[in-house]
Amino acid sequence: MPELVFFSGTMDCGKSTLALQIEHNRSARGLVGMIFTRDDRAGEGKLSSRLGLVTDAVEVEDGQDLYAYLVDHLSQGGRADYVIADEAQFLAPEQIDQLARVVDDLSLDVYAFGITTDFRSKLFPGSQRLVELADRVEVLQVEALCWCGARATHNARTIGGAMVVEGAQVVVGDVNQSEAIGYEVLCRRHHRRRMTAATARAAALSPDVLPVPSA
Ligand SMILES: Nc1ncnc2c1ncn2[C@@H]1O[C@H](COP(=O)(O)OP(=O)(O)O)[C@@H](O)[C@H]1O
Ligand SMILES: Cc1cn([C@H]2C[C@H](O)[C@@H](COP(=O)(O)O)O2)c(=O)[nH]c1=O
Repeated sequence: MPELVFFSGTMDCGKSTLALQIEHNRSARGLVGMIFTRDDRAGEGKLSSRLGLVTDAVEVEDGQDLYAYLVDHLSQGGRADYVIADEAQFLAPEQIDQLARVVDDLSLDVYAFGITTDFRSKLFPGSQRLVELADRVEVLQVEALCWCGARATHNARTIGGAMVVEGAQVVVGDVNQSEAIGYEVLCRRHHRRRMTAATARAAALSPDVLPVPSA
């Protein structure tokens, strides 16, 4: 039975790498994928992984009907044996419904990849719809780690290394950006305490916690 599968995890946990591996393994067997993405860091119409791999993809636009796009493609003699949708958190809920229809009415597997929650630990609307509709939600096995060593479960947005909680839900960016707006993955405890690697380092060096020399 074809499935809608949501591969979910924090930023930087290997989602795009897995998407590219699925694509590689299927295309090595002669299958043809329809690859959708939206707002990948590598630019328009790209699906990229931090391991350096990149492939061309269809850039999803606001209001685009993904089911109609596939029907058009197939009816014009195009081929699609399965569908990959990366950065699926950026898709509108209606577009997730369209992907579910691709599974049910066109009998294609759809593999969606995305982060579940934003920097305020609130669900992205597209990810919420995926959780509601997916046949399976798969959490990636290679966990990203918080600076404390615990499994990272949350995404923090940072400016100059400090966590911020105000701002637009969507700001395309990357981890390890110490100066500009960036992101850092944290465990829940440190996300709740807004404690990033930089602020934890600063706190450890603060006079309050330095050992007091004995008189
Ligand atoms: N230099 C490196 N050597 C080995 N693995 C790396 C390197 N850089 C990144 N990675 C791996 O790539 C993962 C990020 O992959 P990516 O597909 O870009 O993540 P996502 O799409 O989930 O944000 C990291 O968690 C790490 O496992
Ligand atoms: C937490 C959070 C992230 N984003 C953006 C930042 C990146 O461009 C993508 C996630 O990409 P990745 O391949 O999973 O690293 O999402 C955002 O716009 N808003 C957020 O709150």
